[in-house]
Amino acid sequence: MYKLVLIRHGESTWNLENRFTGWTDVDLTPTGIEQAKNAGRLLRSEGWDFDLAYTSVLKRATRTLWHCLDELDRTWLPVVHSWRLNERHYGALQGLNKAETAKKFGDEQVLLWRRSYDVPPPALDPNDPRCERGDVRYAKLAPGQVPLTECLKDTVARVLPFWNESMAPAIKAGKRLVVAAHGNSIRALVKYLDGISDGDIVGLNIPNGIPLVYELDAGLRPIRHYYLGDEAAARAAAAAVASQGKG
Ligand SMILES: O=C(O)[C@@H](CO)OP(=O)(O)O
Repeated sequence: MYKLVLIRHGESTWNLENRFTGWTDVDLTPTGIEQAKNAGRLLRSEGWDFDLAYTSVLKRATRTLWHCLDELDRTWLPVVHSWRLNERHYGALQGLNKAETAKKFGDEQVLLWRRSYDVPPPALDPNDPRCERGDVRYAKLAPGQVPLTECLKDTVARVLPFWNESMAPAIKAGKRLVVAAHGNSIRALVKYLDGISDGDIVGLNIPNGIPLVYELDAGLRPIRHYYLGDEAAARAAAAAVASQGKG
C-alpha cells in the first residue's frame, strides 16, 4: 500500500480578506504560517516521513511546504515545483471580494463559478494588468497554456498529465510524497482519484493546512482517505470554506 499526503496551503492574505485569488501570488498570514507549522508538527508527532515534495509555483503553497518540512527536519528534501499544481485560475474574479460578488451576482452564480465542474468564471482580458502571461515563471509555456480563466474541468486537464507523468511514477517507485497545493488543484486530484461525479464535486471543500492522507493500492486506486488530527475540526473548517462565497 502507498500513502500520499496532500496539504492545502495555510491561510493567505486574500483568504483573510475573502478575495478570489487564483494565480495571484499572495503570501501567507501569520495564522497561515502557524497552520503550516502545525501540519508539520502533526506529521512529525505521528511519525510520518517523506522522500520527495511537490508544490506549485505560488508562494502560499511553497512557503506552506517549507514550514512543514522545517518542522519535520526535512528542509533538504528535493522539491518539485510545477505550475500544473497552481490554484485554479479565477479569471476576471481575481482580486474581487467573494461575499460582495455574491451580493452582486447572487449566491447561486458564485457557487457555480466556485464549485461547478464546467462553468468558468468570466475570462481576464489578456491586456489586463492582472494577466500572468508576462510573468517569467510561465515563460516556457505556450501562450495559450497560461489561462485567462479556468473551470475545475480545465484544472483537472492540466493537473492530470502531471500526476500521470511525474507524481504517480514517483509513488510507484516507492517515494513517499508530500504535496502542498491549493483548494482547487487538490479538488481536481481528489475528483480523479476518488472518481467523484461532476455533480458531487460541487460539495467538496478543502480546509487550509490540514494534512489529507490517501492510502492507495498497487494500482494507485484509493483504499481510504482521512484528515490527520481532529476530523470534526477539519469538517468544520471545510464548511467554513464553503460559506465564503455567500453574500
Ligand atoms: O480564491 C481562490 O483562489 C480559492 C482558494 O482560496 O477560493 P475558492 O475556495 O473560492 O475556490
